[in-house]
Amino acid sequence: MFPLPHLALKPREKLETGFLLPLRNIVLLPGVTLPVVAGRPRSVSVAESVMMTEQKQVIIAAVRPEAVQKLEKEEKAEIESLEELYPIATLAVVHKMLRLPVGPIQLIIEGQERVRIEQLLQTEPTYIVKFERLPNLTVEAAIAAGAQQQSIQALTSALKSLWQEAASLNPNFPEEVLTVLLNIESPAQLAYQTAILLQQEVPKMQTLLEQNDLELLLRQVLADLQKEIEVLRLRGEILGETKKEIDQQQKEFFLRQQLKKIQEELGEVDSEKQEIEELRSRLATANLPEPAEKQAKRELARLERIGSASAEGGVIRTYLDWLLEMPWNKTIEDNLDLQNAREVLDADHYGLSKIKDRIIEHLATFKLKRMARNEDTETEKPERHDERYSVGTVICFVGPPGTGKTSLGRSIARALGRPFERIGLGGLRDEAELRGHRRTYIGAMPGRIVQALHRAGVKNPVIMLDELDKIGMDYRGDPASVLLEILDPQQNYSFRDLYLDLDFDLSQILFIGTANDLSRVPAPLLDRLEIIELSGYSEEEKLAIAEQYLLPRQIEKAGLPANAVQLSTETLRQIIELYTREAGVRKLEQQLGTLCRKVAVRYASGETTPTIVHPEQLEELLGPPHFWREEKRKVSRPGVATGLAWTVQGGEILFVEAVLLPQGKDLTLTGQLGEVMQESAKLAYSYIWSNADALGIDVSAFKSNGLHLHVPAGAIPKDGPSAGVTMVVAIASLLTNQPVRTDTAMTGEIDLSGEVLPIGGVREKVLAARRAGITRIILPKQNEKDLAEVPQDAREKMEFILCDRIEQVLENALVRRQMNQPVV
Ligand SMILES: Nc1ncnc2c1ncn2[C@@H]1O[C@H](COP(=O)(O)OP(=O)(O)OP(=O)(O)O)[C@@H](O)[C@H]1O
Repeated sequence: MFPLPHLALKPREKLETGFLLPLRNIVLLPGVTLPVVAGRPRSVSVAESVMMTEQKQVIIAAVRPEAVQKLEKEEKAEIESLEELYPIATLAVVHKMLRLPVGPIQLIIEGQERVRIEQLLQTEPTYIVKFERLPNLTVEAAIAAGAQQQSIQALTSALKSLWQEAASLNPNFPEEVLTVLLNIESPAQLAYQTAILLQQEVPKMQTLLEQNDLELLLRQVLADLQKEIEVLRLRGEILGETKKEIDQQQKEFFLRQQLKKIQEELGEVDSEKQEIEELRSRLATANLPEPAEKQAKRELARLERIGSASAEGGVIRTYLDWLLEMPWNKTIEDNLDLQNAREVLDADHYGLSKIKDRIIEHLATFKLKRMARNEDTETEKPERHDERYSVGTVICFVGPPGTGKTSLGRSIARALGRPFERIGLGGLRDEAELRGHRRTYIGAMPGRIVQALHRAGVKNPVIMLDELDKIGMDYRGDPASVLLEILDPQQNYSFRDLYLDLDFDLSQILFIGTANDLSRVPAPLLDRLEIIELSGYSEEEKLAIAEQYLLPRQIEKAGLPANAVQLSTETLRQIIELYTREAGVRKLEQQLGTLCRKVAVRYASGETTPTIVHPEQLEELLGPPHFWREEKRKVSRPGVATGLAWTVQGGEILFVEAVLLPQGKDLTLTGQLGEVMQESAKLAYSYIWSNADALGIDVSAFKSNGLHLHVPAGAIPKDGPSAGVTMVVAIASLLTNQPVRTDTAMTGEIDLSGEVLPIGGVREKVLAARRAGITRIILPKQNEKDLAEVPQDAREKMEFILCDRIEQVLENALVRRQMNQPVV
């Protein structure tokens, strides 16, 4: 038997000794009576010891939540130190102890006053602490400490009236509790009871217990109660609205039933019944595959039950429409005459002979596989998706905008006699766009593939997947993986759209892809594609396309007779040069469209003589030119050289500018150059420094000045090694004070020994130079073979200088003159 501590019997002394019962998840407030459970060995021991004392008093302290977590993690039952407890606790009296035959002891305890625990004297077998009593929160004490009596009164009565409001908002609130609350006289008691009824978390309750200022205590619980009332009010509103909705639905249902009865009595036709009948007869003749038919029947039965006037009925109706209108078994017979295909391609497109050849080859394979399948189906009925009959790859046109990718796809469809549908993939990030949304979503729709098939009305259209290089990916899924599934003959015969929720056979669709930039097409997709590259057109090709295709088409579109607009070759040339600067012919077509519409206005107002457009009239009809020949002017000072670049838009010319800085010794680079391009700049700089003598350059320029190399336009990122040659020329031009020839552009990679290495995109670069009015091009010798790709007119009108050493480049690029001779 352990010695009994002397409990709370010495009011003269400040510190007293008492038993401690630590509680998890409970804060006991003064004046509040609670049942608690003592199950752990030390708590049982405390309970038993307390019951042996006369006053039956015990200190109740809450265990800190972080200590509770730690104890649980470490699987410990008992606390061991004061740090694990909140030091402000409550002195309580045990009214009753209930000991059951099995299980823990139950105690009924009532909080009496607040105390501060000073020391944990003993932990085993019972907890014993030293504590100090804290002053009670009475009105008198509060007034003595400076509080206003009126404000305490006002807060107390506000609290009571809020309780009345809370009770009125909650029909389950017991009336006796409200009566008790309204009759509490002590403001502190009212506050503590409020806190208990609001059932707040331990830390929050503990702050209330620790509050020494009565007025603040009242304000805190008042705010909490107000919040609770707000929640009650909102809940009431929400419940009210939902109920109203349900009532409305029920009312509609009964009214509809009544209407049906009345109509039956009057012998009138029920419009809903009629609708169901109509759907049923459509279903009977739709010839759906078995799973689709089953699904349709199930949904029809549901519609009959629910009625189509309800919201749910509307959803089912739309779904049934989609199901019945899909071309499950409808195909169109192909025209596989290759001669006809060639004629159609020629009729729609100028030139592009190699590309047309590739298309015809693809169609030939397609035809042979089809014939093989047709023969075999007569004998062995192979699976639709049998490997032997799949064309395998999907053709994909890659090239700058406006070079005819989409229109070639359209021509293929026309040649085969199939409908053509285009699916733009630009900016697509959500898998659901392709695969559809489940019907459980509000406003759900099938994906774009199913929509395209629905529009086409047959299951074997030509579908163009436009801009394969612009698909994205994010948390909504990976559209590229859906595309893979769509294009894979092993999978696409049973493509599942989430809206239809049925398999659809996509294997008979002829897919064609397009992209501007091959490097951005996801790699797994690339494996499935047979790439056909289109490049930009030369000026002569553009002239021919405009004369033979674009202008007649635009004249017809504007509703004019065939000869209404006549353009001389010179006029067309000026439109190409001054109003468009592009690899393709999209803008050219737009400008011709604008011109035709202007003429259409004249025609419509009665001037019906054919309009011959001369170059001088262009400004009046199309506005001021969009481009000038400013490039030539710019390159006339030493330190500026014209380079050639390849971009997704086609070729472009770019300038490399070099200036000496008065101070520093380093190389400064600007113009958003990529890593490879920065390396080219460093190579150029090092090459010139190390060969300064041979090039006739004063080395002191390097020693005492910094060099700044800039490639406008600074906001456009640029990269690649092919500007190496241009950078050497720009630096050499600056340091020898010899300008670069204004009619010359160059491209080529360099190495430290001064070799000129080959580059890519020759055709596009040459065409870009030609568009910019350049007549001489310096190219790496190893690129000579690529000149065969350059259109003949450009080849004839331009001079090509092929170099394998940088000295040859400098020799041909710089305007040789004596030092100090004025710049030409
Ligand atoms: N060789 C050509 N002969 C006749 N018309 C052409 C030729 N090339 C392009 N066009 C016409 O130019 C216009 C633009 O072509 P299209 O829309 O096919 O470009 P695109 O390559 O698909 O461009 P984008 O990459 O922007 O989709 C069309 O009206 C097309 O008929």
